[in-house]
Amino acid sequence: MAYECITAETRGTTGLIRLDRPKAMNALNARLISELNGAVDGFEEDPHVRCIVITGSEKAFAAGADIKEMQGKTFVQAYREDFIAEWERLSRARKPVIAAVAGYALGGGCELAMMCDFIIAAENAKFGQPEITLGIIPGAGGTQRLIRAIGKAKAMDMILTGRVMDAREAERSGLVSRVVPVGELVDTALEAAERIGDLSMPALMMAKEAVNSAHETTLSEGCRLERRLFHSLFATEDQKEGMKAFAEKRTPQFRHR
Ligand SMILES: CC(C)(O)CC(=O)SCCNC(=O)CCNC(=O)[C@H](O)C(C)(C)COP(=O)(O)OP(=O)(O)OC[C@H]1O[C@@H](n2cnc3c(N)ncnc32)[C@H](O)[C@@H]1OP(=O)(O)O
Repeated sequence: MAYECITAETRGTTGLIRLDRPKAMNALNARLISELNGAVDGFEEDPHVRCIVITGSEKAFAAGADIKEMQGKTFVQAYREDFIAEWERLSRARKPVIAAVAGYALGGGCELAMMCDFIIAAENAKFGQPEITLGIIPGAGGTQRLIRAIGKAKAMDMILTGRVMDAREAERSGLVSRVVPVGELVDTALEAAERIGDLSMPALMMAKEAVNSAHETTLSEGCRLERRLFHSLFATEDQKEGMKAFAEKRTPQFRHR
């Protein structure tokens, strides 16, 4: 497929998606979101891909929704087309997804990064939900995911003031898992993805399902789901191989079944 606003390629067992609208700081227009969703669909269906990495440029992961594209929308248009609903595709990915963020991740850019399973940030990364400065509020999950990631005090501070958080503050706050030099960002994310790719796909998918359920359910229901998923992994060849390999002091050869 020919893309205009992203590039997508396979590196080993990783599907690498790069947001690519350099003149507009990777602002997220309808075309980019549709291409991103198509690439995610393709990697989800590809049995050779076991992890997805999403990145942008050194200047910007994404500076949010394309303000010029959305500025003329009326309420009725936004409501009838359920504007932004299609952005949520990424949050339904069943394979692991890593966001590799350098530069600006603002508004929808920050929201997109938070839909990923974890965020690796470059030292120059800047996160923020500046929608309030435009007379709107976050619309792609920012009010819900930011509070879960960094707690109410900081989430309110960022959403009500529109201030930007640098990479170190984001790491201290729990928004990002690690911070690396800009030049090492993509390789670090690809290394993490390849490491994930060597592991058992059913176990990875169930781990993701169990962790994500923590945000959707009670502690006892979440623990029950976790236990059932844990039990079901004893039906996989990979569990037998993983434990046999441990006992035989060798590296397991998972077959993802
Ligand atoms: C998804 C929702 C519902 O939650 C809503 C949103 O996401 S709303 C959008 C939230 N994002 C923002 O408000 C950030 C807007 N951008 C900026 O504040 C700045 O551009 C910057 C801080 C990211 C970078 O500043 P600077 O280095 O000074 O570069 P600029 O000259 O401002 O930008 C270069 C070029 O990119 C265009 N641009 C940047 N961001 C957007 C955007 N979000 N939408 C459309 N276009 C954007 C900017 O207009 C410049 O282009 P030209 O005007 O020079 O052609």
